[in-house]
Amino acid sequence: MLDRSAVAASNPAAAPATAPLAANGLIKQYDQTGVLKGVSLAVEPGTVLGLIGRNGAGKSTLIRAMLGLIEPDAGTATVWGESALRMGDAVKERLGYVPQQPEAMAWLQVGEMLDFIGRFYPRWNAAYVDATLERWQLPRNRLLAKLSPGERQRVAIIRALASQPELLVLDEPASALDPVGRRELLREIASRAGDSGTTVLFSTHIVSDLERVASHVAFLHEGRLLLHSELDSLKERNLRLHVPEAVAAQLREDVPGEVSRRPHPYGGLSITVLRGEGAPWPDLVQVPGVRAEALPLEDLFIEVSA
Ligand SMILES: Nc1ncnc2c1ncn2[C@@H]1O[C@H](COP(=O)(O)OP(=O)(O)OP(=O)(O)O)[C@@H](O)[C@H]1O
Repeated sequence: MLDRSAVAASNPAAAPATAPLAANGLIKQYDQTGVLKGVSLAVEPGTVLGLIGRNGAGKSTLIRAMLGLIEPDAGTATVWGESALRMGDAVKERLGYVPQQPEAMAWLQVGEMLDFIGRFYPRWNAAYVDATLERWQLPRNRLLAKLSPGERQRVAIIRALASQPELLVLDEPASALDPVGRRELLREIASRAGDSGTTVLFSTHIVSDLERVASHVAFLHEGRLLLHSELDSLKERNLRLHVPEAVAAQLREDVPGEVSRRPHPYGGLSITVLRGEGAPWPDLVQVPGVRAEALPLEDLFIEVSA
């Protein structure tokens, strides 16, 4: 029932080849199971793209393929136009990445690791490191092996941000953080994007985190990208229509932009519509007796993947 034309219309225009990050037709299988089934996605400069999807949707695999950390079976990924699989040092210096499970250099102390990594980055901000370690109460002399998962994630975030990257990629950055840490991180992402124009891609399965900070959203479901849109536009372009039985009986075809259709418990139908960018609402919206309501994003994702 998903109206592919409406969804395609919701995708932002194709990015130039020099987009900070772009995937084109990525396919990846593990054990003969398709994990990425032809994903194309461009992250535009200065945007904060929230990649959302359920557990196992393929978010980490997509991020890793886009950064050249795994080789896709087909398709290409580029970072500022350069093949992700053959990224040079000059491109790597402009990129910050926080993996879902940061691998620490367990035998080093927090401060030693950060000082060591800092030598590879010309724009390393040592003052930011010191201030953030103090604010997050992470002693420089703690062994990385002794950190809790949340503390390890914080150190990985400091490491990525201290290099003052132009492109910041975070894979479920908040998964091990407490609510205060989560909020702080989201604020930091928003301010980096706002003040320095940093381009950000972050994955999450928490819709409220996405709404707090993302300018754009991409919804990945079972290895396919079902939506890619500006967040505000997506909120304005969807409606759930409650259609009384008498009107439903007259409906012969799909409604333009129809995404899903469910029988109403008390008769009639509930139809979710996502109109294309600039497209009008379907005529059904005006029919007497039809009631329309905007959907919370979480519900829209459920309907789109139904
Ligand atoms: N190296 C691997 N070998 C085999 N299967 C893998 C491998 N990496 C990922 N998968 C499988 O691919 C699917 C997608 O995994 P992925 O980690 O990309 O999902 P995700 O959306 O990031 O999930 P989550 O939100 O739980 O982190 C899962 O079914 C996973 O088991």
